[in-house]
Amino acid sequence: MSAQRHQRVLLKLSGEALMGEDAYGINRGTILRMTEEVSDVANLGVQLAVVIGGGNIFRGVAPGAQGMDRATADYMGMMATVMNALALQDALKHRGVDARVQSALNIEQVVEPYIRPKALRYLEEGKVVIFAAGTGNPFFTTDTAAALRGAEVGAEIVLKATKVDGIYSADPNKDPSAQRYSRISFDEVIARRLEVMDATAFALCRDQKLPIRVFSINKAGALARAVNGEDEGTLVHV
Ligand SMILES: Nc1ncnc2c1ncn2[C@@H]1O[C@H](COP(=O)(O)OP(=O)(O)OP(=O)(O)O)[C@@H](O)[C@H]1O
Ligand SMILES: O=c1ccn([C@@H]2O[C@H](COP(=O)(O)O)[C@@H](O)[C@H]2O)c(=O)[nH]1
Repeated sequence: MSAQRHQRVLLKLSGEALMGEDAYGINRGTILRMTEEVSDVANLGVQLAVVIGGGNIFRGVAPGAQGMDRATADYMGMMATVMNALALQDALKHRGVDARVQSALNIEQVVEPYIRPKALRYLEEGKVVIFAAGTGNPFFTTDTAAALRGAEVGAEIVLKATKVDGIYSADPNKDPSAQRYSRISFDEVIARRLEVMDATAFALCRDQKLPIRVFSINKAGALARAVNGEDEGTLVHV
């Protein structure tokens, strides 16, 4: 059976991967390379909604956040994703791709608020929509925001572009003997507690019958192959 290109996808971009080889922050070479891949896919006419993480900035300030109230630290983490979203929008603009940022937290002088019908209209107009500030709630992650926004905009799949090239039987950064799955069901990934995404995100996608593909952000052409429905990384299915 030949692979079929997805028409509308939710792309979760790793915040932590944005720092490249740096200790924290946004590495210019890395964001330019990421943007090239994203714009190639947008130029194919695929409707692209993006959720970006905040690990590259937030983990940099995390030592100072030690002992801090959890919800306060989480709001700081969400603000970090707004910075990444603005950087991504700017980098896309330089490649001629029209992108809009919508934030789950209200900071209207900086970005427009999340309004679902408006986001849907942007997607139909061929604009990339970048969802910032996660779900807008502490105690969640941007993976859960990706599942939530993916379901809300009717994406066909959540594409998680991260630092590993798929889901393994154990964390491959800790266990070199871990084996990569090409496909795995939601029930199995949850039962085996495979932690590449949090359980809330997996459960939401499972309930909404929204498949997830996990692949490496650092592998050239992997995003295009994932968008084309090819066998890239790991597919999590119902
Ligand atoms: N079974 C597993 N298979 C693959 N990766 C795993 C597994 N268990 C844990 N991991 C870890 O999950 C990490 C990816 O998730 P993580 O939430 O850290 O990144 P991200 O979501 O891409 O970044 P950010 O939170 O900054 O957006 C990998 O780098 C890997 O070390
Ligand atoms: O809905 C959300 C999303 C994120 N956060 C906080 O932001 C940081 C960064 O997000 P990552 O998913 O780790 O990239 C996260 O650690 C949380 O502290 C949140 O509270 N709610």
